[in-house]
Amino acid sequence: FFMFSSGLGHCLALVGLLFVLKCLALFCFLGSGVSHVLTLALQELSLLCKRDVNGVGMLYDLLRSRWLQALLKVRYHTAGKAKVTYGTISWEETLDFLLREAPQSGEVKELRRLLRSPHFKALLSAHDTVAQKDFEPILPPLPDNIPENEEAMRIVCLVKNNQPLGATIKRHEITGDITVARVIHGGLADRSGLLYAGDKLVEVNGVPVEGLEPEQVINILALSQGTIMFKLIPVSDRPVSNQTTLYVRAMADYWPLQDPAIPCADAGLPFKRGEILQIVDQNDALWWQARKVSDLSACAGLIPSNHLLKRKQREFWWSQPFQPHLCLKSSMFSCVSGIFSSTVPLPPPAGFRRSMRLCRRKARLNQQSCYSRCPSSCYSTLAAPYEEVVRYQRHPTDRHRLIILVGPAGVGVNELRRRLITSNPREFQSATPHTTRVQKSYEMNGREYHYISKETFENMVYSHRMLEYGEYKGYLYGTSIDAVRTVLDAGKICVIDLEPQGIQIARTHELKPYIIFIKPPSIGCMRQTRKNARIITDYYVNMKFKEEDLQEMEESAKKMEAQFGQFFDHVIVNDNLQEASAQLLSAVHRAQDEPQWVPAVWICSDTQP
Ligand SMILES: Nc1ncnc2c1ncn2[C@@H]1O[C@H](COP(=O)(O)OP(=O)(O)OP(=O)(O)O)[C@@H](O)[C@H]1O
Repeated sequence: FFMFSSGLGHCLALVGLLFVLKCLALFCFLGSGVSHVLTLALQELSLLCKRDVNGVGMLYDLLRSRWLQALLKVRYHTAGKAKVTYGTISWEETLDFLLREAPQSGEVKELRRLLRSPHFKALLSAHDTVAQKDFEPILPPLPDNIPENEEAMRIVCLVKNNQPLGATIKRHEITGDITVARVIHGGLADRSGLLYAGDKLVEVNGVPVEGLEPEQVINILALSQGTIMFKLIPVSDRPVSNQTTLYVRAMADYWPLQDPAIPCADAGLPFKRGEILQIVDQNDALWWQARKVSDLSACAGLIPSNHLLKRKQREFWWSQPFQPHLCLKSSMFSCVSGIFSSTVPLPPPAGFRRSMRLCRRKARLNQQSCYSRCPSSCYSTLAAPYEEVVRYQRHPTDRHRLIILVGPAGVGVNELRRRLITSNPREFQSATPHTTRVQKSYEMNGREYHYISKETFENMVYSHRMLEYGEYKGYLYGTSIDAVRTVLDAGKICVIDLEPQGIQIARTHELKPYIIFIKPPSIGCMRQTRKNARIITDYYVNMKFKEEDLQEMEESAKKMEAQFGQFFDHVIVNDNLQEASAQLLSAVHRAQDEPQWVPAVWICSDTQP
């Protein structure tokens, strides 16, 4: 019933009840004593039916009820009787026999039909197998020379079946004892429930382990096939696991096979930045156990703890997570002057203006050269290697999540954003940028730009109200948090493109941004698809893509992924424009309407950013 009830709700619960009622009919034939139980049962059933409970709750109550347990006892006795009378007769055959003897009413016929259905027969046959204790494999007899204080010693037999044991061992530094260091969650040893961290090994497959190195014991284990027999002294205080499961986003990549410090490389869990991990065990200060949420059925693996990972950050196997250095935070970028046409007949919508885009392009180039010039001392404060996350689903009455598109120059971020907004301008809107340049005669304040003084602009920068900004032809341009807020307050979905360095500033409890990385396809694909495409330039006429542009795009995309991939909620490869547009539309809707992993601080605390 539990199997059936999970997720199927009321409907199956009622089917379950019907089934129990049918079984009650069966028990009616079993004589005196049962009638009292039945009366109780029917009373409780009617109470249950009147209560407004969900299917699972109802079944739970049902299965815990005294009357059902009493009926099960009756069943147990009848099965015993059947055994006595008919030797090795099965429970299924017993029922069949009882029904044959019963008056052939409609209910009995229906009950017989139910009992003969294949899934019910399978259930009964499983019951019979378990009841007869007909387990495989048959374990070897206990050795004769069990020591006197046999309570202290335990023999544990595990069948390997080509799977790893799921436990690691260590040698006590002082006593030299070989003990179980940890049992991997979901692994063979854990599922057996027979091995615990701290158990002291005495023998493995009859070989005494005293004086052996852990590697020698591992060798014995590795060579053993089929059943492994441990003789061990159980740990006196079994660790009580009272830890709550934690979910984290990995902020860097980890390759256990390249980590010389891991206690058992095979037990390690490799992960990539951005992946969500379920931490199931933090008992060890250095090595945690985790699963990927994309594969929760797998057994857990070892990952370095937060503490260890911070310590390891500078080692060769550790790829440095992104650090918002001072030099990478928004700063005034000096951009090369370019030619800007002031005679655009139909101005593009806010956020798509050429000067703003070129300003961002120059800023991007400047930031890259700045990044490469960074002295190593820039990495003074290390970022957390894991970020705690929780599942968040936006309430329909909440403000929409900010959508941020990130990608290398020319990949199509603006093309995709423009298509999305024009597909439904009532739903999607860009944020109007701010500028210090003079308003032109055909422009309207708040439409193409918000025109503000240099002092006001700088004030906004100093008070951290700019997501990103830069300088172009002596004027400042930038996207402000206020401009994003205006769109969100109007009930629309705000879609902006941002340099990846701005991601950290935008990742706030208020904006809850959903970050989509627009990735270029292979250069070969781009040669085909970008034949007529044009890259925005300082010149009035945009230029066709050159081979260098495509190569630069590919390299820049790789760098972005390497440095900021942990922040990307979704990746779209912009190969076919129509397909990429459709993917963007559905990703944006998913971000608003479906549960997503977000930093725990966005949800758990109002005081956090
Ligand atoms: N999938 C595609 N297939 C063919 N052409 C494309 C595709 N995606 C974009 N383009 C074209 O590529 C050119 C560059 O795209 P777009 O202007 O959107 O680049 P961008 O990523 O916004 O660059 P920048 O950041 O420099 O503004 C445009 O002509 C656009 O129409």
